[in-house]
Amino acid sequence: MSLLTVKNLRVTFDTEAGRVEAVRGVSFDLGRERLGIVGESGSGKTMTGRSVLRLIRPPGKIEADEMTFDGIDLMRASETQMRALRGPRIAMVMQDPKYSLNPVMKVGAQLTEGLRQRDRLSKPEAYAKAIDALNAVQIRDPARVMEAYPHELSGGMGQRVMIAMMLIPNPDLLIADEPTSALDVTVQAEVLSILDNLVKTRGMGLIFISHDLRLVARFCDRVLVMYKGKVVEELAAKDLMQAKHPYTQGLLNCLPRIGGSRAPLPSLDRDASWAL
Ligand SMILES: Nc1ncnc2c1ncn2[C@@H]1O[C@H](COP(=O)(O)OP(=O)(O)OP(=O)(O)O)[C@@H](O)[C@H]1O
Repeated sequence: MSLLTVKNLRVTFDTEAGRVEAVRGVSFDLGRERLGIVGESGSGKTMTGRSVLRLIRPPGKIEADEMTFDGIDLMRASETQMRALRGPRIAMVMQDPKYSLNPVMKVGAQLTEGLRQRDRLSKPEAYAKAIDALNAVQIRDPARVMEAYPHELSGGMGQRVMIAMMLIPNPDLLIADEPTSALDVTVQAEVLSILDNLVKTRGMGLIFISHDLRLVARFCDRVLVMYKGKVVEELAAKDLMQAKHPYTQGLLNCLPRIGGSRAPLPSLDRDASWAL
């Protein structure tokens, strides 16, 4: 059974300069698998991810023929129901831990807060669970990290703490929006393999939003390629590097090559018909 069904999702912004159609009829189904969303900047990837959580600020407006998560109609759910889903059942990891971690609260206090309040665990129980979560994201010295403030952590460490925090309530779906682009390549690979492992061992669904076609080809099962608010191609991640659609080929041609020439990256060819 599919975990998430999205049919004909549209996100529009009515601005003084006119109507912006950020997402124009996106449909997909997600099981307990890893779905990548790729596309240029502004193609609507982030808006698609945020729509699932109904986290689009006004004047943005979400419409869909259907948006169902585990049998729950997300379009009709009340704000109270949505709040109960966000975090415990559908978690979102953002690019920069700065926006998810509280700068004036020690990591340990942030990790245990929900466990104490929502799950009503005792202090030692919550502490033990938080330590387990830090271990799960391969933080070697969890007791020390619990005592740290977010600014005392490196970028990679901050990302891991954020992922640990998102995973404590055991969500069914994780939406990761460019989760590693602020990190260097080695740390990126480490963070991704942690995510990958968690998806496999916990049977979560993952929506992985990224500019990086190589990463998506490696870490996902299926890929949606977006252009100007539409899905122009949906394919198995293993076929991404040999994609036939000219837009996807254009994105592939823009990938910097290791040891390649320093010639400027080619600009993308665009065909008006892809956006129709
Ligand atoms: N508040 C807003 N008012 C008007 N248009 C907006 C607003 N927020 C986003 N948009 C438009 O929505 C479109 C899609 O944006 P989105 O952030 O989803 O793209 P993206 O593919 O995630 O890009 P990036 O890779 O740069 O994050 C953009 O064209 C943007 O201009």
